Formats: sequence, structure tokens, C-alpha cells
Amino acid sequence: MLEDFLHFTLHNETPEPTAGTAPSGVRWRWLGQGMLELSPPRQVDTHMVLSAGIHGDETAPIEILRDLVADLASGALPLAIRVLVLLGNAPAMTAGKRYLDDDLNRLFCGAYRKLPHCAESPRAAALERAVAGFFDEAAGARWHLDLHTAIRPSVFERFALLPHRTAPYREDVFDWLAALDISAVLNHREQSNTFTYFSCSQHNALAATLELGKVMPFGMNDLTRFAKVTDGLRLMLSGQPLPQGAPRPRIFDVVGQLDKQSERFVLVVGSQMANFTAYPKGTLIATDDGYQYAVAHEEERIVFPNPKVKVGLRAGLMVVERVV
Ligand SMILES: O=C(O)CCC(=O)N[C@@H](CCC(=O)O)C(=O)O
Ligand SMILES: [Zn+2]
Repeated sequence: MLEDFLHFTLHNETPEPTAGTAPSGVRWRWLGQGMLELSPPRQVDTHMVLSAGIHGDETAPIEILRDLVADLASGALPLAIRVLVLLGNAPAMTAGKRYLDDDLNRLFCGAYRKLPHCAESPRAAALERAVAGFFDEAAGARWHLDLHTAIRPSVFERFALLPHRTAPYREDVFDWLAALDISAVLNHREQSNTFTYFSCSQHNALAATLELGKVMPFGMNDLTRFAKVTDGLRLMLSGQPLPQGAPRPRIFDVVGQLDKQSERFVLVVGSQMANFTAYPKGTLIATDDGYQYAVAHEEERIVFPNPKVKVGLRAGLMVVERVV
């Protein structure tokens, strides 16, 4: 099973037995579809959740995690920390869609309770339980990296989003992201219902969403484009120091959110631009019933423009580069 964790996940097959020790000595526990805990034989003080496929059509990170699990099982990659690998939305992966009924990454922090009949709600609940169980037993450092790909091309092919928290992020977080080949960081300034906000706010994990390239079908990804990210993850998993000296990512603060309040929402600037496209002060970006968003700063950049989201959800973020 560990050689092709993804296959078991997509076919909703349960391995028999559901726990064991791999040839590498790594202990494993299958916690349910797409949920696998791996730990070295000795006690460790670092605990990392690695998730992908929270959106079913974002396949590159799913393939990256599949390959990492296989290498941990065979011993090609030694494991020095405890890790929970989560593949989020298997039915959506099979359908090649972002989600079936509702966006799973808007259903965390208990938001799933408001949509009891949606296909993704039980999954959000199960993922929350898995993370809670994992971190309950975790004394020491807690990390969560949630790997995604963007729908649109991006000015920065690999970027991170940090969930809002009251304490500012330590400077070394940006060095750490630089070592993972991340060239831009978007700093959220509001609470949300994303997976990383959940693990950050409810489990005190150092959490980040990583956006790796653009949505492609399974088998069509050029994973060499993310080789440095994968190398960094391998170092983290095997307890090795990350390389120093990578250029610091550029940092952007969210200054506005484009909310789709009704079906009359219009993204005036269109929706075909790359993420982080810049607009000058005064540009009208979006309109809706009784609402409009115009650029208020000298320059703002748009991220995740998507007028097709459901009413009530964010249809884009506006960010401003931080002067450091
Ligand atoms: O390209 C897009 O429009 C969406 C890519 C994506 O799924 N991004 C995540 C970001 C989560 C965060 O804000 O941390 C999402 O929208 O859920
Ligand atoms: Zn995504």
C-alpha cells in the first residue's frame, strides 16, 4: 500500500492490515481513506501534517506526496519526524474537479456543520478529527503544509499563503519558505475557514498553504519544476538542515477581498490575468449589488480572480507588497 498510497485512496481500498512496519523500519497507520500516519521507531519532537488534494484537480502536489510516501517506506528517504499525510478530496480527484458540491477549503473550523448534506462536509469533519488526533499526541514543534496548485498562471510560480494569527510570524519563517523555493508570501490578515487557518488557530501549528504551479490532470505535471520544494520537504522529513542563502521571498499583505455577494458580481478587469497582476490606484476591479472594489493603494495586485465561485465566497484577493 505504501508504494502507491494514492491508488488505495482513489479506489477507497482499505489495506489489510491497517498498520505495520515498512521495510525501512518506519511505522505506519492507515487512519481512513487518504489518511496515513508515519513515524520513526523512536520518540521525536517534530510533528508535521502534509496535505494535498484538498482541491481534487490540483494534482502535482498529490503526486509529490505519493512519491515521498513510497520513498519513506522503501528507506530511500529516512524519516526523522512524525508525519500525517492527508489526501483531501478523493471523489473530486477521480472526477478531475476542484470539488463535487462545495469547496472543501471553505468548510474547516466547523463551517461544514452549516452544509450537512454536501459531499465535502463529512470529509472536512474527518480531516479535522485526524489533525486533532495527530496533534493531541504531539509534544514539540507542529507544522502543517497544505499543498495546492493555482487555477491560473502566476507571476510567482511557487508562492505561500500564511493564515492570519495575532502574533507576527518570526523572520526565520521566511528563510524557511525561501529554502523551500518559495518566491512570494501572501500574508492573510483575517480569519477564514481554510485548512491551514484551522491547524494554525485550533492546534497552534506553524501552517502554510503552498501554491505550486498551475492545475493539470494526473500524469501531466512536470514535477521537475518543483524539485527544490520536494528536496526541501525531503530534508525536513529526514531531519536535515535546510540550505541557507536562498533569496528571501517577496511579502504581500492582503488589503482587500473581492466578495461575491450576488449572481450580479462582475470582475470588471476580467479573470484571465495571472495571479499577482498589478493595477494602479483608482482601477475599478469588481462590482456587485451596492458594492464596488477600486484600488485604494498606489498599486494593488490581484490573486485568485474567480468570478465563478458560489455566492457568499471570495472571488479574489487584493494584495500590496510590504516594504521591508
Ligand atoms: O487559483 C485559485 O483560484 C485557487 C487556488 C487555491 O486553491 N488556493 C487556496 C488558498 C488557501 C489560502 O487562502 O490559504 C484556496 O483558495 O483555498
Ligand atoms: Zn487549491
